[in-house]
Amino acid sequence: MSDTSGAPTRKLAIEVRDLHKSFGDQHALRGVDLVVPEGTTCVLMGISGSGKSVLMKHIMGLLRPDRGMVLVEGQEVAKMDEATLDQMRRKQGILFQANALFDSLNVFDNVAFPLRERTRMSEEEIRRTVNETLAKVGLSHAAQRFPGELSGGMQKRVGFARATILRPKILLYDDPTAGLDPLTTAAVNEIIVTGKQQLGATSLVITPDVASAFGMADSLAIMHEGLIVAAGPPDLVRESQHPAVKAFLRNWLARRSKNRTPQG
Ligand SMILES: Nc1ncnc2c1ncn2[C@@H]1O[C@H](COP(=O)(O)OP(=O)(O)OP(=O)(O)O)[C@@H](O)[C@H]1O
Repeated sequence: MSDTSGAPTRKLAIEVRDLHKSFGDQHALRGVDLVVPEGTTCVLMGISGSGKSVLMKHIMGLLRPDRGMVLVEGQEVAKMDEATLDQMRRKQGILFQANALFDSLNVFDNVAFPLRERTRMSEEEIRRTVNETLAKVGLSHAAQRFPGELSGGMQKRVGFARATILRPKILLYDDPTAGLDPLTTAAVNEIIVTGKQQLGATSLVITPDVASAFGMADSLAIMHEGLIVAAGPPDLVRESQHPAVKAFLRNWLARRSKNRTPQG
């Protein structure tokens, strides 16, 4: 079987076949095909409204396809009963734009939350696991602080620690660097790469940041009007002659050079 990373022998963590989804007369997905081999990072890009979030919501089992199918670790999501869906979601670490941290809980308790909710670990084991995880994301010193007292980048790292504490096999990121400054963006990108290295997880990342995408992706998929119009290793996608891909990359280059032009 072929895939977008050029790794034909790996098992597929995510497989999307001919996926269609409409909302009224809005045809959001028009036959999406995508495969993400285990342990690889796939970055989804495309202009606003092209269908990236709708695709990801199918992978999370939050939306049901009108046609086609989504398989996660070989199992068809739409055919899962509630218990199996719940099990699948436990294997997914999800990091969205908003960190969704609990403001009334300190960093330690935020990160401990999934362990208390989903495992039977003793408080002693929880303490050890949370402390190890906080050390990995460089936040040991902030364990007793509250989300409101942290910078945006630190909040992201807490979100990442919480999303990964159950050691998910699949990490889903929807625009994790939205609104962050370049330094913090670099730190979050680093976290994503670390997630792959430390957890061996499969990652699917939606980001508008083309530079970040090229830095972290094993494969890129560009969406346009509900279809994936180019997919594969970054160097291959960069050379795509599809008009929408060329326009997308040209637009990014133009914005980048504008941002770099010295002012005054
Ligand atoms: N629940 C919904 N009801 C109606 N239309 C929806 C719904 N969710 C998404 N859509 C529509 O589906 C299309 C794809 O939306 P989607 O959120 O996937 O875009 P996107 O590529 O993630 O965009 P962005 O980069 O702006 O987040 C859009 O036209 C959107 O308006």
